Amino acid sequence: MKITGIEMRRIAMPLVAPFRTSFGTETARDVLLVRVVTPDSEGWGECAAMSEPLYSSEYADGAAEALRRFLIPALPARVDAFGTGRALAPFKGHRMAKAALETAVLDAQLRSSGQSFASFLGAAAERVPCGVSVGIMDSIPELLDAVEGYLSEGYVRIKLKIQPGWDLAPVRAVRERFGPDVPLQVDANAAYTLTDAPHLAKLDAFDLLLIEQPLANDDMVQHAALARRITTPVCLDESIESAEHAAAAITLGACSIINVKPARVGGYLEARRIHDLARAHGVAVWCGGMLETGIGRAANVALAALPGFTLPGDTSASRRYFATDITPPFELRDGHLNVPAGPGIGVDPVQDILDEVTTSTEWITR
Ligand SMILES: CSCC[C@@H](NC(=O)CCC(=O)O)C(=O)O
Ligand SMILES: [Mg+2]
Repeated sequence: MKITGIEMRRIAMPLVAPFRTSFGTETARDVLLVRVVTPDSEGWGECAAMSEPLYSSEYADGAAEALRRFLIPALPARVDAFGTGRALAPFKGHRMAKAALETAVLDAQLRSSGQSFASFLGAAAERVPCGVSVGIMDSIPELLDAVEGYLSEGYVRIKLKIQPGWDLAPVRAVRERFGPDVPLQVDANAAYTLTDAPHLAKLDAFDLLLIEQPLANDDMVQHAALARRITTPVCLDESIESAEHAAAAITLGACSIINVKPARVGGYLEARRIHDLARAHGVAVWCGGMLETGIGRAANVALAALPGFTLPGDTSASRRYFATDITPPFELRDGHLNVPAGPGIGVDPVQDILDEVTTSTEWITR
C-alpha cells in the first residue's frame, strides 16, 4: 500500500466527570490522532498517551515528536501493517506512538480490502460484555451512587481504582451495598509495594475477580512473590508491554490474568500475539482502556471479541467519558457493545464534531 501522506491531529476532549486514579486526576483528554492517507483509502489510529507521563513514560507531545522525527520517516513508501511493525522495531519504546501509526496503516489497509478489524483479528463474537472503571472518589456515598448508576446502565463488571487509604473501605462498601454476586475487581495502578502484602491480603475476603497492577510496572518478581501471598488473582497492566513480557510474567507466576491494551504493547498485532500466548497457557485476558474516543474504542471492541478475552473489559460506552464522541457513540445495550462490522475499524469521525474539538493539525507528505 502506498502512503501519500500522514496527518497528526490533536483534539481536546473534556471528560463528563473527573477520573481519579492513584497517579492523578484526569478532567480532559488531549488526544493525538494519526490519519494515514493512501490513493484509495485512509486509516485512523488513536495514540492513547496521556498529557503527562504518569501512567507510563509516554505523553502526547512526546509521542507526536517521536512520530514526526523518527517513526513516520522510517516507514517505507509502500507498506502494510506487518511491514510497519518491522520498520518501527529498531526504535526503543514509544509503543503508544507506534501503536497509533500501525493501527492507522492497518485501518487504511483493511478499509481498502473491505475486511473488518474483527474479521482480521479473529473475533468470535458480534458483541462484547462491558465492564466499567470507577475512579477514586471524595467519599464512600459518592462512590456508591456512581456504582449504582453504572449497574443500572447495565455494566456487567465493576472495577474500582484503589490506592493506600482508599481500598478496603470502598470495596467493603460496594460488597455490602450491592451484594456478593456483582463481578468486582480493583486496579491500584502500581500504588503499593511488596511490604503491603499483608494489607492487600485483606482484600481476599471480598471475592474479587482480580487485583490489577498492585506493584510497580518493573516489579515482575515482586508480583510473583505477592501472588503467592494473596488469593485474589493478580492481573498485570503496566508491566506487560510485549509478548515477551507476557511470557516472562506467566513463567514467573507474576500474574494469572492480563489486561491487554493495544496502545501499551505497540499495537493490535502485538496485542493478538499476547492473546494467543496467554490462551495457550490458560491465562485469561481482557481488553483494557485508556479513555479512548470512538476511534480507539472501535478497534478495542473488535479485539475484545477474540475468543481468549473471557473477562469483561474496560470497553465502556462513549458516554462513560464523553458527552459527545468524535464518532457515532458506542452505546451499551444489555451490558454489551456491538462489534463494528464495517471495513477497517468500522467507524468514521463526524467531521464537524472533529473540527470543533481539533486544537492542531499537521500534515506530513510522503
Ligand atoms: C487515566 S487511567 C488510564 C489507565 C487505566 N484505565 C482504566 O481504568 C479504564 C479506562 C477506560 O475505561 O478506558 C488502567 O490502568 O487500566
Ligand atoms: Mg490498569
